[in-house]
Order: sequence, then C-alpha cells, then structure tokens
Amino acid sequence: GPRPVVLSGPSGAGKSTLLKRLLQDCEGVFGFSVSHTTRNPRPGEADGKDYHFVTREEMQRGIDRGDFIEHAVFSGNMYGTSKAAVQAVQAKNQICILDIDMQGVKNIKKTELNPIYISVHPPSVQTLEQRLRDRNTESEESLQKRLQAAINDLEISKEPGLFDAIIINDDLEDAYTKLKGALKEEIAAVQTSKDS
Ligand SMILES: Nc1nc2c(ncn2[C@@H]2O[C@H](COP(=O)(O)OP(=O)(O)O)[C@@H](O)[C@H]2O)c(=O)[nH]1
Ligand SMILES: Nc1ncnc2c1ncn2[C@@H]1O[C@H](COP(=O)(O)OP(=O)(O)O)[C@@H](O)[C@H]1O
Repeated sequence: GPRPVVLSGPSGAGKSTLLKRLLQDCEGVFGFSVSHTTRNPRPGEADGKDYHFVTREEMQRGIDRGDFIEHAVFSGNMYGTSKAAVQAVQAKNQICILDIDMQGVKNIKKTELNPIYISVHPPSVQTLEQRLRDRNTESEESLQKRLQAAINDLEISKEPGLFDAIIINDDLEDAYTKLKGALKEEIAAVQTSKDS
C-alpha cells in the first residue's frame, strides 16, 4: 500500500487545518489515523472521528494489551496511535495520515511504518501564541505548556534528516500548496491505482 504521512509540529501550527483540507480536497486518497486521547473533547470534536476519547484507565489497558504502535504524554494528557487506527486506513488502500507530536515522531522512527515525515511550523512563536489564544480551546496553563513544548520541538526539528519537509504555515493557501506539492507523487500513485 501507499506510504503513510506523519504530520508533526507545535500545537497551533496548523496541522489539523491543513490536514482537514487535504482530506476534503483529495477525497478518497487520504485517511486519517484516529488517535486515542485522555483529553476532553473540544466543542465540535466527534468521538471516533477526531479522536477516540478515553479514560486514563482504558488507555492504559490498551497500552498494556499492546494495542498501540506508539503513545506519549503531551501537556498532561495521554495520546496514542493504535494498530487498528492505521490498519483501518491501510485496508482501504489510502494514504494514512498521522497527526502526532515529536515523541511520536521519534517512536515511529523505530517501527517498520516508514512514513514521509512533514513538520508544520508557525512563522514565529509570537504568531503561534496569538493563534492558540484566538483558537480559544486552552486554559492559560495548557497554553503555556503548549508554548514550552513548541519552543523545545522547534529546536529539535532542526536535526538534519528528522523531517523530509518543513512547511512554514504563514499564509494558509501557500502552506497548503506546499503540503500538497510535497505529497504529489504519492497522491498521483494512489489516483493511478484507483483508475486501474
Ligand atoms: N505521540 C502522539 N501524539 C499525538 C497523537 N495524537 C495527537 N498527538 C499530538 O498531541 C498534541 C496535542 O494534540 P491536541 O490536544 O489535539 O491539540 P492541538 O494540536 O493543539 O490541536 C499534538 O502535537 C498532536 O500532534 C498520537 O496518537 N500520538
Ligand atoms: N495560515 C494561518 N493563518 C492564520 N490562522 C491560521 C493559519 N493556519 C491555522 N490557523 C488557525 O490557527 C489555529 C491553530 O490551527 P490548528 O489547525 O488548530 O493547529 P494544530 O492542529 O497544529 O494544533 C486555528 O484556530 C486555525 O484556524
């Protein structure tokens, strides 16, 4: 099947915005790997679509059973990619997109998944903070944790070879064009196999 795609980058960099657009624009080409999380759903988020929202006990049981390819704690909540989430997409012969943090990137590198790694960056930490504030989803404490993680992860992202592409999300149209461009061969391959 097609190579999966990992989208990483700081909270608030624009990963969900870009990937939602990609899913709509290239209908049937991509499938989202629905992660598990212990954080509370935000208004508008649907269980089983944006995340599988679970308790810490349920998540820990799944980890102990070996259900997860990778898992991490981010900003005080647990997150993880289940084997089933990736298999559900791969069974449809779609390009599986994973939206995961830096710990997830490092752990996926130890697996056989062999994805394309893309990092989405904000134009500056100031802009990131403004976008996160305007999104209105975080408490002040959660916002500060995300900004600290962002500063740390932006530094780690400079490591040569960690990512296949880094997309700076300043103008959204421009960033989207770059993201689609970075994946054009994979998109074409899936479209060709669908036509045949
Ligand atoms: N390692 C890992 N990170 C994840 C997973 N799902 C989501 N994340 C990351 O967890 C972080 C927080 O996600 P979320 O609470 O949805 O906040 P947002 O990124 O600010 O919208 C982001 O960096 C996500 O990429 C997962 O399954 N594994
Ligand atoms: N290029 C952009 N210009 C202005 N605002 C943006 C841009 N991209 C995303 N946003 C906004 O910034 C916020 C964070 O984006 P989001 O996609 O939720 O980030 P992430 O999924 O990486 O946490 C959202 O409110 C989104 O609408």
